[in-house]
Amino acid sequence: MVAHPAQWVQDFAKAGADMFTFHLEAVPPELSQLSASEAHPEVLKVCQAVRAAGMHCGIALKPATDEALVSPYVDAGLVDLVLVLTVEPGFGGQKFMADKVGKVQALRTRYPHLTIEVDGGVAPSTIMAVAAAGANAIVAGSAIFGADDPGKVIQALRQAVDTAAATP
Ligand SMILES: O=C(CO)[C@H](O)[C@H](O)COP(=O)(O)O
Repeated sequence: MVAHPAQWVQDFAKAGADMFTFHLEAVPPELSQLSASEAHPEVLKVCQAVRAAGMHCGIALKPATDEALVSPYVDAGLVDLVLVLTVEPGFGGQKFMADKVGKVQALRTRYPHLTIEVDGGVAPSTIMAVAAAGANAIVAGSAIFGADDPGKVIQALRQAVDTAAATP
């Protein structure tokens, strides 16, 4: 996570990034100033700057942040991806927070075509819950880099997501 994401948009675009995902909590307004029904101008500005720089726009949410707070920006068509953190951001190897899977489910129900990414503690033992809830992009660190056969783990994670997506 970086503070004040707006100041990095141009640098990332110039460096060739095609996706810029920022933490909602890192944009200057306090979380308490954000609403699920009305877009906050500072967050809007970041989304618009990302798009104007030619990148896809993602919004990441810490575990305690209400997923409904992304709605004004998703509904405005400014967001390509929502990233649901299932650990506190900062470092790998933490325990998966199973109680955050409901946030994924709520987003998928409201947004059938949105890319919903999950990051934190995702492994073969936790992927089924994540995939069944509707996540279609996965970040996995220690489960892959700590595996004897990383390719096999990646394959298992992919397969769980593909199977869940194909299940009505
Ligand atoms: O730093 C992170 C989140 O801020 C890592 O991306 C995340 O925790 C993935 O690592 P792991 O799969 O080991 O949980």
